[in-house]
Amino acid sequence: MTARIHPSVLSADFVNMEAALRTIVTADAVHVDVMDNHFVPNLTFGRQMVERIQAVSPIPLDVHLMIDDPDRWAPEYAATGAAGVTFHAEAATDAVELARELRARGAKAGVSLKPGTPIETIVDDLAEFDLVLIMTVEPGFGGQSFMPETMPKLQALAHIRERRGLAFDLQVDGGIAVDTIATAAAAGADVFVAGSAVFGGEDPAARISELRSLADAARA
Ligand SMILES: O=C(CO)[C@@H](O)[C@H](O)COP(=O)(O)O
Ligand SMILES: [Fe+2]
Repeated sequence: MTARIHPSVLSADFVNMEAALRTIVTADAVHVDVMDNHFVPNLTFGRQMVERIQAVSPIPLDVHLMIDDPDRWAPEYAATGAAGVTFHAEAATDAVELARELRARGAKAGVSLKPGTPIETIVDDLAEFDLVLIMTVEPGFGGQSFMPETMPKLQALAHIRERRGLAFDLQVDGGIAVDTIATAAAAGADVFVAGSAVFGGEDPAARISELRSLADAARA
């Protein structure tokens, strides 16, 4: 399967969101970062905004929840019709139960690990998730530098996935750009979130295809 590119609207103009969405119609999904100023030291928006993005977006939504108590709140995001909802393992009380709840509501269930969180946190429960997000920066802000030291976690999960015959997607998020995407692709990632690399340039559509080609070449 070709590499999938999910532009993050964290780097888009929040007051011209609909126009921003029209520039990324060739992407595979739109990545929507929800931050609560508690789990991370930054605040974006909540369910109401996600519902509006869902209503006007021509492509599916990949919601990344950087919030406390996802056990309580994540199912509400699945109810917006988002294709996927990803919560942080560090914040969840019962990640397996929550993943089951998200799937029951028709969303793909994703679990995310901060750079310092070991894969052992989730390794026994991988069959419960549709996606594992390996954060390649500390969550909270766009425009940070890619952390290559997170690659061994990606390689280990790719290896386990193959050995166990599992089908979850491996997503990377943070500092993904033309000079870093090949490293993440070679380590086993299939889904690539890119905020500043896509919205910071002149031509988001051209950047999306460039990133996809670079990832495909590195995976081949
Ligand atoms: O979840 C996050 C940040 O916590 C991201 O999705 C960022 O939006 C990625 O931005 P870039 O590093 O690609 O600029
Ligand atoms: Fe994100």
